[in-house]
Parts: sequence; C-alpha cells; structure tokens
Amino acid sequence: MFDNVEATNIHSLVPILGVLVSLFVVRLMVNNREKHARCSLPPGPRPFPVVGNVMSVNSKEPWVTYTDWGKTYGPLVYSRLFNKDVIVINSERIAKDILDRRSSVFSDRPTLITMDLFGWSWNVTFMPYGERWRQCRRLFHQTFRPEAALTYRPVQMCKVHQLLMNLLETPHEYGSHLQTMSSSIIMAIAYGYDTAPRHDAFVKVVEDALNLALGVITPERAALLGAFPFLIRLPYWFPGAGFQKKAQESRHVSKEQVDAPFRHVTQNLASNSLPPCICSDLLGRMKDGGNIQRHEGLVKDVAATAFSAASDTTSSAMLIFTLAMLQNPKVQAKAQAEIDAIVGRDRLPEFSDRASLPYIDAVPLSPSTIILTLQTGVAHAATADDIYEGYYIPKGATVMANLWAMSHDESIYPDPYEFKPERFLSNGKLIDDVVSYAFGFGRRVCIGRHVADASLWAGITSILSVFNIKKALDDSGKEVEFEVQWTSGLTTHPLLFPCVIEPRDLEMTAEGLAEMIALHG
Ligand code: HEM
Repeated sequence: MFDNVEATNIHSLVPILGVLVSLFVVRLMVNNREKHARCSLPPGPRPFPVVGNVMSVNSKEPWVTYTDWGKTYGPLVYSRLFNKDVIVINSERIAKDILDRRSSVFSDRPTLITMDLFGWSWNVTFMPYGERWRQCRRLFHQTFRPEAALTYRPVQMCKVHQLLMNLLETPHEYGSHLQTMSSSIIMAIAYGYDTAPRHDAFVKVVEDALNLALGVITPERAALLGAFPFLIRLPYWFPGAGFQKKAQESRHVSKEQVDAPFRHVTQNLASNSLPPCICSDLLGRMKDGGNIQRHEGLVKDVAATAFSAASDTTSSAMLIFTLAMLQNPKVQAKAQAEIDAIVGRDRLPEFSDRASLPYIDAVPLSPSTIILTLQTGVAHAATADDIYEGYYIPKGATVMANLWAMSHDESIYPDPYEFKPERFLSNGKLIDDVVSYAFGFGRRVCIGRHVADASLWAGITSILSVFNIKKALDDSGKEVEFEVQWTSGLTTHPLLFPCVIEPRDLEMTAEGLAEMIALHG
C-alpha cells in the first residue's frame, strides 16, 4: 500500500518536475548564449566556405603553419578544417591553463574517422574520455607509475647493450638497430617476449601496422573523410579512393598486432614459461568473480597500446639524437668528456651514474626536438563549451597543443634553433625546465614517460660512451653533405642519412665489448 502511495505521489510530481527541468535547461541555454554572445572565438585565419582553412595547412608539417598563425594571430588560434572547429595552442602557459587546469573539460579525443577505418579503435591513446579509457588508464597506472618503471631498468639496459653490439657489427644498419632497441624493450616489458636481435617477426607485424596507420590518424588527415563520410563507402578502384585498399590492409595487420603477441602470452602462461611482464602482472590482478573475458580484453588493448605508443616514439627520438650528434660534434665531444670523467673508459654507464651526468640529461632537451617526436602532441577535444581569457571554445572542438611552437619560443629559448644543452643547466645542475610538455598535458599525459625517459637516457649515454657519430666521407675524403628529409604523420623522424658510427676505441672488438657488457652482470 505504501508503495502505491509513493508511486502516486511521484507520478503527480512528474509534470511539475518536467516544467522545472525544462525551465532550468532553457535558462542554461539562454545563459550560455548570452555568455557566448559576449565572447568571440579566438582570432585566426579567415576560413573559406566548406573547406575552412584546410587549404592553408602544410599537410606534411602542420606545426609550421600553426606556428606561423601564432605569429599573426597570437598564441590561441581558431581555425576550421572542413566542418571541424580546431583550436591551436602555441604557448606552454595557455596549454597548461586549458589542458592541465581544466582537464575535466579537455580530456576527450576528437573522433577521427580514420581510426575505425584503419582498425585502430582498440588503441587507448585515441579512445574517447569514457569508462573504457578510465579502466585502461588505471591498468596503465599500475604498471607504468614511477616505482613500477624502475623495475624495467635491467631489461632496458640489456636491450641497449644489444644495440651497442649491433652497431659495432653492422653500423650502417643503424636505423634498424635503433628500431630494434626500442621495440625489443617494450616487447619485453609488455609481453615478456624476447625479440630476435634483428628482424624479429612479431616486431615486423607491429611495425607494418604502425607504418600503415601513423600517417593518417591525425586530425588534418582525417578531416576530409570526416566531413564527407560517404567517401569511405566508395570502392577502392574509384578514382581517389585508393586509401580503401590501404585501410583494408591496415585493419588486417592491426588485428594481428593486437592478437599475435597476446597469443604468445596465453600460450606461455599456460606452460608457466612467461617471464614477469605487464600482461602476466595485470592478468594476475584479475579479481575473483570478475568478468575474465572483459578483463583479458582490457589487458590486450593496454599491452598493444603500450607497444604502439612506445616503439615509434622512442626510436624516432633516438634517430633525432643521432642526427643532432652528427651535426653538433662539439656537443658530442663535451658529452663524451663528461662520461669519461665520471664513468671512465673501462666500463659502460649505469643508471646509478645519472645524477653525476647533468650535461647528458640536458642533451635530449636541447634542440627541443629530440623528445618532441610528436610535434603537435595528440589532439584533445572539448566535452563542453568553455570560455578562456574571454574567448569562446565550442564543445566538440579539437584542441591541439603545438609543442613545436612551444619549444621554439624565442622569449623562453633564445636562438631556439641552436643546439645548446647549456640552456638547461645552471651552476652545473639541470634547471627545472625539463620540457615536460613533450609528454603532453592533463589527464591524457603520456603514461609511459618514465619508461621513455629511462630508455632514452640509457641509449644516448651508452652510445656516446662507446661510439663516435660522424659525417660520412666520399671517395675523395670530403664530408658528404645532405639535406635532411623528415617523415610526416603523428610522429616524425628524419629519413636515414649518410653517417659513420665507429667505436671511439678503434681497436674495439665484439669480444671486448661483450666483456664490458658482462661486467654489468
Ligand atoms: C620519446 C618517447 C615518448 C614521447 C615523446 C611521448 C609523448 C606522448 C605525448 C605527447 C602524448 C599525448 C599526451 C596528451 O594527450 O596530451 C602521449 C600519450 C601516450 N603515451 Fe607517450 N610518449 C613517449 C613514449 C611512450 C612510451 C614508452 C609509452 C609506453 C607505454 C607511452 C605511452 C603513452 C600512452 C598510453 C599515451 C596515451 C595516454 C592517454 O591518452 O590516456 N609513451 N605520449
């Protein structure tokens, strides 16, 4: 009976509640409209009908266009790519204000039609800000937080030592060796899988997947298909629809990228032969009574995301480092002198040397590009309308932090194009500015930054302790000059360039290096 009374009362309240809610919503809308009528969008280039500003964006190096816009319109720029509002942030201060301090509004990712099309929806990096992302991020945190990252150091050093051996034996294959180093570190950490020293089959699957997708999963590249989605229904033979074939191939390889290493995990778990790794750790944390399939699905996505996020960024940064050393022999010599003074020439560097090697720590920060392999970061998106310093940022807008502009800001880094590690040192110590923005902002900040930082440190210090990186010479003994070509897409790195990587001790043999490595135990 009481149930009936309550039900009756509640029903009689429905119309009143309905009116109140409607009034509230209308008031909110009026408020918003009034607020926005007083605020304008940030300044920016005048958009053309339909296409917006897409024609003025340098599709290979969008960050250059965004930096130029910053010089004309200021650090916060509004633009439109077809039907998509795009806000570009060219200043670190504003990026921190918006993406760090207002992270409850700016933690989403833009929906990129190429993500589904190329079979990448499993990737946590590009997931919408929702429940599945939160669950994955929690799993990431358990395995990539600073204390957990310390436990991977032996694996990292071991793979770096393999890199030294590879460089000694076939230095001209340096690009492939740097890729192997970065892939094998994350393969071991994520899947407990020990890659072959060269040309590993699993690594190839994942690299193929990355090569097919990285160029197209950016807001600029996805804009056209997003505005005219019927294009994705065109058959691949239709003029201009050649991307369909690439997309089909990518969907296939991307599935294999997620499934193949995980098969290795389940098979080896079953035979108790899997070394400790993220997958074994996270699968072991499965709570009694939980949904096993669901939990496995999350772990699989997390591990595959870790690989895709770690492999290309780390190897790109190592390639940029190699180029920077070739172009800046004085910096190279100074860094080597620091290593010689602290580590000496009879052993290889260890993580415990790090605190005594501040110049080395400043090297990856110096050209402000070594760790900036993602020049425009990974785009965020706004989940609500917002106003920043009087400017209106519409709900759904893509928000891009132009890391390249931040790192070349002359008011912070005078002569930004000069390679000067010293600018990050004061009285022989590293200053506070460690270019943390290279790893992004807010709730979406790079979860692997502690692991990335350690891999780069170990790779850079070890290479410098054993090798000289020099310009190649032609037959007449003259240095080979070359123009650096860069890849474009989500991550960037130089295409392979002529260079000589030779041991500092010209007498060094593989046996000698193996002995030094063995000293590490
Ligand atoms: C040189 C190396 C690296 C650089 C420069 C880098 C940089 C970045 C940047 C700029 C972002 C976007 C942050 C944002 O949205 O504001 C990001 C996201 C991410 N990074 Fe890294 N990263 C590196 C290495 C790694 C490694 C080794 C891992 C290993 C797990 C990793 C995992 C991730 C993940 C999972 C995300 C997505 C986070 C999310 O959306 O919640 N990264 N990284």
